[in-house]
Amino acid sequence: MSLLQVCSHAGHLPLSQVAAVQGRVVLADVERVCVVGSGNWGSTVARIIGQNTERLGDRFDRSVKMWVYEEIVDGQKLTEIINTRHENVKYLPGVELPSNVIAVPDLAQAASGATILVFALPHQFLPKLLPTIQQARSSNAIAVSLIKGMATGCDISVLMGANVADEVARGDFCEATIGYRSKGNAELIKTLFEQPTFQLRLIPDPVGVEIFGTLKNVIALGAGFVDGLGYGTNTKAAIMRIGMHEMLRFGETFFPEMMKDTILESCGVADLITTCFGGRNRKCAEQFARGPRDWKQLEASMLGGQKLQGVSTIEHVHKMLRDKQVVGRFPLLDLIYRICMCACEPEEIVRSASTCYVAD
Ligand SMILES: NC(=O)C1=CN([C@@H]2O[C@H](COP(=O)(O)OP(=O)(O)OC[C@H]3O[C@@H](n4cnc5c(N)ncnc54)[C@H](O)[C@@H]3O)[C@@H](O)[C@H]2O)C=CC1
Ligand SMILES: O=C(CO)COP(=O)(O)O
Repeated sequence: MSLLQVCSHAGHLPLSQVAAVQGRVVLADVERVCVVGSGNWGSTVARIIGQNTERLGDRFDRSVKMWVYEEIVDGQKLTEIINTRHENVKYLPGVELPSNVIAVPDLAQAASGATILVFALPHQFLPKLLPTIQQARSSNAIAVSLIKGMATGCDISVLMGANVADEVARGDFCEATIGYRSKGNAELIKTLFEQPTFQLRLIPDPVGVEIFGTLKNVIALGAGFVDGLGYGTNTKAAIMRIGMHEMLRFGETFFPEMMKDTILESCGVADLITTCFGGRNRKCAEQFARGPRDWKQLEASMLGGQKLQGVSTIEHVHKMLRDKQVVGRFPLLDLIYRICMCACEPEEIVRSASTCYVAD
């Protein structure tokens, strides 16, 4: 589902209204950060931001609020565990969080006074949170979305890239892309996130960054299917190439303002590669191809509370294709959709290859 769709589900509250990114021309005296989300990626970026606000001194309030969807883990509230042990034992176990990252269970309290909102949670949970954030946010807040869902018309910066969270959390070198409309705001966001091992490039194409960041989750399902069927890397590379082609075509078809070259950035080809080899979508799709064919069960049994994004995304994407009557131009996306919905066998992804994938 796209962020635009999410926003309209939330009662026509686009993120641009929640956080008036373009409106901000004067920097706040002191930036106060709230990370909305505390899963695998949310906790990882809170860690990076906490380290950076500590280092950057006067420009940023050193404490970083992280909104946590409260749950009980081993008989104790997750927020209490995070605030005392400085570890998110459920979603990022074994990684120390800086003590200036404060877990807050109340969303209004977490967002209150924040001048920078960092959205890092599975997209399905966003709609019901937006009205609360709208009320609590600082009037001059800016926002950056790390949610791998598409946005159109949502006037916020986006940050996506080849960033499997566990690898980022252990400090492996990687890159990410910030897609922006306001360069000043993007530079502020870059300052907040950048580290020697986490390098960011700014691209004036938020739509392209988000489309590629989102669609690669779908192509990774295809990669998982061929893994589950026992094919090798040649077959997977073919699926990835065709997938990249359809990602570009999707952008051209629905968002003509998108810049094609964005696919060469970390949010494009690099994220496609890492997700097709190391991501959760690939992992669950591999098992799906072998059976049982039940996404909810696979998510629950394989991801320890983390969420799968690709399946709900392809449902939404396929509806867009149907509505525009262009399904025939996206044979791979169509096949992945039908396999996900159990309307055809995973084997079809390779069986159809000689006739189906047109390379025009
Ligand atoms: N994990 C990764 O390697 C990366 C993830 N992303 C993207 O970042 C976004 C967030 O992903 P993760 O942090 O990995 O999340 P996750 O998959 O770890 O999701 C679990 C999160 O959802 C929360 N949650 C569960 N039920 C909820 C409810 N009813 N209401 C609100 N929240 C609830 C949990 O508390 C937890 O924080 C996604 O769009 C994902 O595609 C982007 C880059 C890397
Ligand atoms: O987005 C990711 C890496 O950049 C992680 O992808 P998965 O959600 O498939 O794990």
